[in-house]
Amino acid sequence: MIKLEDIKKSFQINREDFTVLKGINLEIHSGEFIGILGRSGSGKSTLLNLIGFLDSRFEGVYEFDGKSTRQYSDNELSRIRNKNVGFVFQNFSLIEEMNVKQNVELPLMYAGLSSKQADEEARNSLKQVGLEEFLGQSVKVLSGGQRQRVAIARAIVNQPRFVIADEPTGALDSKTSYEIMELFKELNQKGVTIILVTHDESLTSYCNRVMHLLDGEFS
Ligand SMILES: Nc1ncnc2c1ncn2[C@@H]1O[C@H](COP(=O)(O)OP(=O)(O)OP(=O)(O)O)[C@@H](O)[C@H]1O
Repeated sequence: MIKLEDIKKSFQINREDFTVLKGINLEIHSGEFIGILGRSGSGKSTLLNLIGFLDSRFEGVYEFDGKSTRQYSDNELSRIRNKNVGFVFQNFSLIEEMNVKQNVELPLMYAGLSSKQADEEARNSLKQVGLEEFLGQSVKVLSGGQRQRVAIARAIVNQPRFVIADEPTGALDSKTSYEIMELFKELNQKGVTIILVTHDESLTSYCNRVMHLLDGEFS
């Protein structure tokens, strides 16, 4: 599904090139639960932005389903992202002014679904994360674990090909972290490909494969 070949990415800092990714080769197959581990600053977020079609300025080749992403315009890449990728972040990134269902419906609105279809899909997605009772609840009153469940429901509502989870348990206590990881495990068993990024070694037991990123390279 995903094939990265000799990916390099640099940033200019004070007119000097600073290389963050130094030739990444990675293949991710449908159905995998892959872990990318690395210390702060090793390039994890930079790599995720690229895999999630958020950043197309890099050297090397990114093939998605056998086609180089270079052939797509920015608009096409946005559409591919909306259809194929779900994002889950450490800080949940929910919209505080919206209730639970509205947050989950957001990607469907971008995808152009009718409100009736969106309502149906959001309910289905919230059921999968065990929050069907919380539909009309303001997200402001939810616990960290519940917030992350809403974020996961939002990430899977489009039935994406893969979910990128960037330190999804970083802001949660150990019991809640366990529950969230069990939820990812369940989703993976239903066929959702998971790309987990973390610096927490203990989460690697959930992964079928673990890659270690060190200073922009897999070690
Ligand atoms: N837009 C940018 N401009 C300049 N430098 C950047 C930019 N984004 C990232 N960097 C640098 O690239 C390096 C890797 O950053 P990245 O965020 O990918 O690391 P990370 O492994 O995700 O770290 P963390 O775990 O702290 O999020 C860091 O040194 C960072 O300062």
